[in-house]
Amino acid sequence: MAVSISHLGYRKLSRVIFEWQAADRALLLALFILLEVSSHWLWCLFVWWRQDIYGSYVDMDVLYPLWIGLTLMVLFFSWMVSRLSPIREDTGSLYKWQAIIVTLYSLYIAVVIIVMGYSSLVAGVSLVGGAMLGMVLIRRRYVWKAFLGHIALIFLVTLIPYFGFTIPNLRQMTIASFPLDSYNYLTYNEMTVIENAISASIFQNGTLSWDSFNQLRFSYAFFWRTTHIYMALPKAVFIIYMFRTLLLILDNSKAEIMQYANQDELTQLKSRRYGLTQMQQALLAMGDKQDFSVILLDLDWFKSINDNYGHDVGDQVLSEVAQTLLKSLSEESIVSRYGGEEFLIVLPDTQHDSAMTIAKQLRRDIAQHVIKSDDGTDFNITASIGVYTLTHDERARIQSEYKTLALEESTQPLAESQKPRKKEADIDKARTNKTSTQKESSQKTRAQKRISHRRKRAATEILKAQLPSDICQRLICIADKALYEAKDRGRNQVVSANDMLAAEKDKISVLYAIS
Ligand SMILES: Nc1nc2c(ncn2[C@@H]2O[C@H](COP(=O)(O)OP(=O)(O)OP(=O)(O)O)[C@@H](O)[C@H]2O)c(=O)[nH]1
Repeated sequence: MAVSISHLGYRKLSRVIFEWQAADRALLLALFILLEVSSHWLWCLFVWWRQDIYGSYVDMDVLYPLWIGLTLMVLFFSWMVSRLSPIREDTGSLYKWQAIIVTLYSLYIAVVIIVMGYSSLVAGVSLVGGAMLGMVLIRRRYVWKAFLGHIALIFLVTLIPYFGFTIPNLRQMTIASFPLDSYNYLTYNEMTVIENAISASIFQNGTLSWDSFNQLRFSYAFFWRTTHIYMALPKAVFIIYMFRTLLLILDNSKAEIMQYANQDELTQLKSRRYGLTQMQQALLAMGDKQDFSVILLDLDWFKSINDNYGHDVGDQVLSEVAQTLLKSLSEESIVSRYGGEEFLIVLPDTQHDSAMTIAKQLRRDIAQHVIKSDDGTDFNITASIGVYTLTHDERARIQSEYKTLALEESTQPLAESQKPRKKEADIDKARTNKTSTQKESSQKTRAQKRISHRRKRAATEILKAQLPSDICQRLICIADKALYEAKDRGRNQVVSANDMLAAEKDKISVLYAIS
């Protein structure tokens, strides 16, 4: 496995997350840790090399054991990088190594944070950033436990000095010309307070000039701040970059999933589900004086095309018919593949005459379109079409009918719901045999409140409910009847459901009846 960290961009990271095996991801984490530990090792080397300058800010007695520990860590993680890839198949052993990586790294980071006199920058980046990165690359459960362990450790380290224990601290300021080593486990702020006090005293006694002491203090602070930045910032930038890329991946994945869900793969038209959702939205957005038309189109004798020319040619026909539809229709129309060789076209704000004209044009366009199959055969296909228009008057009628019925339904359970409560109250009464009028009146008030609350909720629901939830299916069902009529009449024609319904007027109330 070749890991190129410099190119760990969008594509690489998506491969790491979605395609790499768990062992490779653990290996990548081990590699990151190796890089971090190595950078700390180099820091020790640098301090040791320039100890003439930096030796007065660093406790060399603590540095050497730390350096040895770091060397062991570098060796261990180098070995681990070579150890992880071959155990791809062995999950048990992989989990074991993942747990070891997390534990070791957590302990290591804890030691670094402690011996450096607790740097909030290093601690914050290591804790939050390290946990985030770990969760992308290895078992989240282990990383979560390690994260909690770190938090417990922070509390422990904060409390330990108050119990009289001294924690070794790498940070030290030695003033050579003054017999005082300010050495303790202190935070920056505590240290600064003491330094100020010492400097004031020194200044007063004239042992060390104010300027020299201040210079020493500033160099000391500068050295340690630079160290913290060296240890924390590159890691922070890298982790944030990783997460920025990760979020990009998630955004793209979401867009891809939505596209799969909303688009029919073969025809590139809207999927049935998405077409219906858009139809519902268009219906609700319909103006008071607007009509709403639905066209259901089914290809004729499509099975025989599959049988005669093969399934691939059948697919080609579907795709070409879809293109013909898109070309012939305006952008406002909602065109979806409703079933195998069935297409649903929704025309918001379109009167019946216009919808019929559009449907007839579609029929002609499809019939005139020549399909050229790969084997050199040319043929034509026809379609049968059913058209239904929901006029604004009809819509208003359904709406008012629906509201009346919905209101009736919502008040019914309220009256029912009072009965068992009354019964319960009666039983209670008999049991306790207490006739406390105060108790009764408070029970009544509570029941009334409950009822009025329910009524309010029901009223809001009715206000929101403009049309029955299955209104789309009902409209399509009417158009479907016209489509079947077109098939019955010999195919390759357009039939108006409105004309059919006008012929048998009573049928409409049956179709709209709310079950
Ligand atoms: N190639 C292809 N065929 C499909 C697809 N979806 C459905 N079909 C086929 O479409 C055919 C539809 O056949 P039928 O329902 O009998 O309809 P028909 O042959 O068009 O007959 P009528 O509708 O009565 O004119 C079936 O053979 C399905 O296998 C598809 O995505 N690709």
